[in-house]
Amino acid sequence: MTGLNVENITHDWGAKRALDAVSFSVAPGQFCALLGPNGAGKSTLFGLLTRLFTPRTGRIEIAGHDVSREPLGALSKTGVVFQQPTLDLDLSVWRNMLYFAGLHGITGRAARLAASEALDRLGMEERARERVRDLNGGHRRRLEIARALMHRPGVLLLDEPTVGLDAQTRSDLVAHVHGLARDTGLAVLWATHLTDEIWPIDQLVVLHKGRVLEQGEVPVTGAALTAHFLRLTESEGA
Ligand SMILES: Nc1ncnc2c1ncn2[C@@H]1O[C@H](COP(=O)(O)OP(=O)(O)OP(=O)(O)O)[C@@H](O)[C@H]1O
Repeated sequence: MTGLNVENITHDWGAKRALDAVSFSVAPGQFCALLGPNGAGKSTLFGLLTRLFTPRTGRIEIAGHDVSREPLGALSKTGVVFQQPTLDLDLSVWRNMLYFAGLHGITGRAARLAASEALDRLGMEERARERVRDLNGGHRRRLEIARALMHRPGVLLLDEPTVGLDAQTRSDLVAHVHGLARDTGLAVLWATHLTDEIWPIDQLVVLHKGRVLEQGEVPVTGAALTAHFLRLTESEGA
């Protein structure tokens, strides 16, 4: 299938089971919130999705490519925004974009076009000449998302992308990425531990201690979702 398909993934760090038979799917155009407290296994899962390491068992498919058997095909369809920013602060927004395009083998006119389109999609085009060091946290994150879209992936992975942002900036970023899923058909996996980043139309995967406790449509929103999430994770032990 297209989008993201995770099937029965298990991963151990030494004696510690970080992921235990995790399965879920994200269809094109869908925003899926991967909700889990610290230590749930979200970053471990992102490492497996981006092939930083390989799972002990199971299968991951990205835009129809098996990540283990066709890693290049899978990675060419994956956009990633890691938890830690990886921008060059002393280069301009535009230079950061072109540098990254080069890493994907996109050069010359094609790179300029891809950079300009992606910046435009994130409302960042008028900042192209600014130095990244002069941008605020929200614009830096938007730049990272624009950069992750330049090679036109089918799946966008974001690992707690709002860490360190204030409430208004967080909510703007969440809205931007929902718009991307809706308007461009991207399958989005958004890892978070904050229930207010989840919209009623989203898909939800609740991860705790490496296991999926719940998945499907968002059952409730707002404070009720926070209470629901706490009940779920507390009944499984803190
Ligand atoms: N490189 C590693 N070596 C050993 N154990 C690890 C490693 N990375 C993660 N772990 C352990 O695996 C479990 C899952 O951690 P992970 O970082 O994937 O969770 P997380 O949901 O991303 O948490 P956080 O929100 O704190 O980043 C934790 O118990 C963690 O201590």
